[in-house]
Parts: sequence; C-alpha cells; structure tokens
Amino acid sequence: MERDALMSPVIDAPIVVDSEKVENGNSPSEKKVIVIFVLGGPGSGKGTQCAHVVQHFGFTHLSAGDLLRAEINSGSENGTMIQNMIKEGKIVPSEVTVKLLQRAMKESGNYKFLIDGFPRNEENRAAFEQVTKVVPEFVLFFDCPEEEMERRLLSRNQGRVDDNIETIRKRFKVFAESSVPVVEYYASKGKVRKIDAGKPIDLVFEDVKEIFSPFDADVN
Ligand SMILES: Nc1ncnc2c1ncn2[C@@H]1O[C@H](COP(=O)(O)OP(=O)(O)OP(=O)(O)O)[C@@H](O)[C@H]1O
Ligand SMILES: Nc1ccn([C@@H]2O[C@H](COP(=O)(O)O)[C@@H](O)[C@H]2O)c(=O)n1
Repeated sequence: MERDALMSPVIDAPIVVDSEKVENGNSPSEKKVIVIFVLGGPGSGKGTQCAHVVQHFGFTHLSAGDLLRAEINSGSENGTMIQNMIKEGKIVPSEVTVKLLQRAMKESGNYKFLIDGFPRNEENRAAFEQVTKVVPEFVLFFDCPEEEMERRLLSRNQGRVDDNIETIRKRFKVFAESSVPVVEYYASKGKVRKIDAGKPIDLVFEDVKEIFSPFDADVN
C-alpha cells in the first residue's frame, strides 16, 4: 500500500498497523494517537523523566526544545531566528514548533507521544489543537522550587547557550508569565497530573510510574 494511504487525515501521522491482523489477513487497524504534554519549569527534570518513561512504557519522547535546536543545526532558514529566541529565553512562533512536532510524530511510526516543553504558551496550545485536532490525555506537570531548578541548570554542563544565569532568569519569568497559565487551563479541565520534582531522580520516577501504570500492558 502507498505510504500516503496509511496517513491519518487528522495529524498526518502514520496509522499504526496491527501486525497480527495483517498476518491474519485482516484489514489494517488504526490506533488512536495518544499525546501527553510534559510541562514544568526549566531544569525541573522533564527530559530526565521522559527518558525513563520511554524505556518503561514505549512512548516516543519529543522535546520541543531539542527539535528547535536540531532545526538550528540543520541550517534551516529559520535557524538564526530560533537561535536568537533561545538565547533570550523567548518562545518561538508556534507555526515553526508545531510543524516540527507534526513532522517528528509522523516520522516516528509510533502512536504514543510524550511532548516535552510544549505547549509553552496559549498560542502554542491553540495552534497544536487547531492543526492536529489532538487533545492531550493529560499534562504531566513537574513542580520544582526555583532555587533547585537554578542549581540543576547551572551544573548541567551540556554547553547550552541558555544555561547561563542571565538567560535562566529570563526563562523563569517566561515560564511564570506564559507557561503557568497553560497548566492552569488544563487544570481547569481536570487534566493535570502534578509531580513533586524536587526529590531525587529515582523517587520522582516512582511517582511518574504510578501515573503511567494504565499504559503498563501497552509496552511495545
Ligand atoms: N530529580 C533530580 N534531582 C537532581 N538533579 C536532577 C533531577 N532531575 C534532573 N536532574 C538534573 O538536572 C538537570 C536538568 O534536568 P533536565 O534536563 O531533565 O530538565 P528539563 O526540565 O528537561 O530542563 P529544560 O527545560 O531546561 O530542558 C540535568 O543535569 C539532570 O541530570
Ligand atoms: N515550545 C517551545 C519549547 C522551547 N522553546 C525554546 O527553546 C528553549 C529551550 O527549551 P527547553 O524545553 O529545551 O528548555 C526555550 O527557552 C525557548 O526559547 C520554544 O520557543 N517553544
């Protein structure tokens, strides 16, 4: 079958074919796309915990920040604009970020996604829902004291242009002003699962694991 014939009309992500049914000669079946947004302040441990969830529960981890950094490195025409926004801790226009997420979802071949660091503001949220028509199952929110996040970011040592005290303070401000309202929006819909992220990594994961237990039987 042509690849395009396997595309969902909604997010343009691939329909996941149930291999057993294909082997049995039945028609391919489509699995519902599952999206979990992962939010929390800079350095709250989103990426660290997502890596554990991927290993245990078979999700694909898509970090909006990583996709934007890859776009800079690809030499894209938007590269300079994205680089400048990241240096200033500002939020890149949703049009750019949603396109990158949509492409990554499509290319993954999976149907279960942890979307990390997104939506960062109301514009991100509305654009994603409008373009993909996908509503998140829930929002995993990592709640961590600012002093702890600052300590973690200053010792992260990954050479990120935004892990310096000046940009970190700007990122905290943007988080409070633009991202917290998005968390509140989802909280008003009963969709937020809040985690105490100030604890050591393994203890945080104990709490995360509990939230993901309904997906246990679903590991690939
Ligand atoms: N629970 C924890 N306790 C101590 N250090 C942690 C914890 N979780 C993550 N870290 C460390 O803190 C740093 C930031 O973690 P991570 O990159 O996962 O955060 P993040 O929320 O994804 O950050 P950003 O939004 O800036 O990308 C990393 O060096 C990581 O190893
Ligand atoms: N939805 C997003 C996510 C990120 N950015 C920009 O990238 C920076 C780094 O993000 P991390 O999640 O990796 O910390 C962030 O400060 C923004 O400048 C964005 O614009 N939109």
